[in-house]
Amino acid sequence: MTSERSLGGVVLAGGYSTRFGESDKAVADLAGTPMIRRVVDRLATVTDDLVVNCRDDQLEAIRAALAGSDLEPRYATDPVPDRGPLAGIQVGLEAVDREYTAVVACDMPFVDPALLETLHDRACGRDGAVVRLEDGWYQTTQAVYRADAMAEACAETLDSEDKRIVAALERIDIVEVGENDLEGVSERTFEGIDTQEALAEAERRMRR
Ligand SMILES: Nc1nc2c(ncn2[C@@H]2O[C@H](COP(=O)(O)OP(=O)(O)OP(=O)(O)O)[C@@H](O)[C@H]2O)c(=O)[nH]1
Ligand SMILES: [Mg+2]
Repeated sequence: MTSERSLGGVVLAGGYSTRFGESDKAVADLAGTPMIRRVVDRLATVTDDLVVNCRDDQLEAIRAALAGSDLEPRYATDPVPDRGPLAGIQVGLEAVDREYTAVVACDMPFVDPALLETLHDRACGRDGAVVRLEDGWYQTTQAVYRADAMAEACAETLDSEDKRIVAALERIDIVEVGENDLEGVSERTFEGIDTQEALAEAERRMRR
């Protein structure tokens, strides 16, 4: 990997996992490995500067879950907790030291590194590459952004009336990637684990 092709990574973990129950899904065990560690180890294959965004009160458990992982991450904690994923994206992207950076949620343990490389290719010269599914939904938490442009768009969006992530995307020059462009990418890449039921189902499928 040459330096100009170097990709950063941000793992978003600052949410309260309310649908998951009492515990933090970031560090939940999936078939013997904490979910966030699965995400970090997959990101480590395509990135060389990695930032984990979380709250101060999560640091100890997340550090323990990531001890000895394939790429030692840096941590950027939220100055104000519970401001939503857009605030987490901003904090992470401000801390990362690469022009282009993959942003991935901690609850997407099957993220396909090949997708992130494709998005990196497509993002070059633009402000980012985001998959838009057939239902119109943007996969904003498994996307590649030009870090400074997206961080600024997040800040502006959080200061305005419409605080949705798509409002931030409208402020920058992104490439939309369709589902048809995802040949060779794992079908499970966008699977998110929001509930205990989803975790149990994922575990069942991994055992098969
Ligand atoms: N920094 C930060 N990250 C967040 C926040 N809310 C969600 N996230 C992250 O954004 C990603 C997607 O969010 P969700 O799947 O809704 O996670 P969540 O909010 O923890 O879970 P629920 O409470 O069940 O919605 C996850 O990686 C979360 O950690 C937040 O308020 N601040
Ligand atoms: Mg949420």
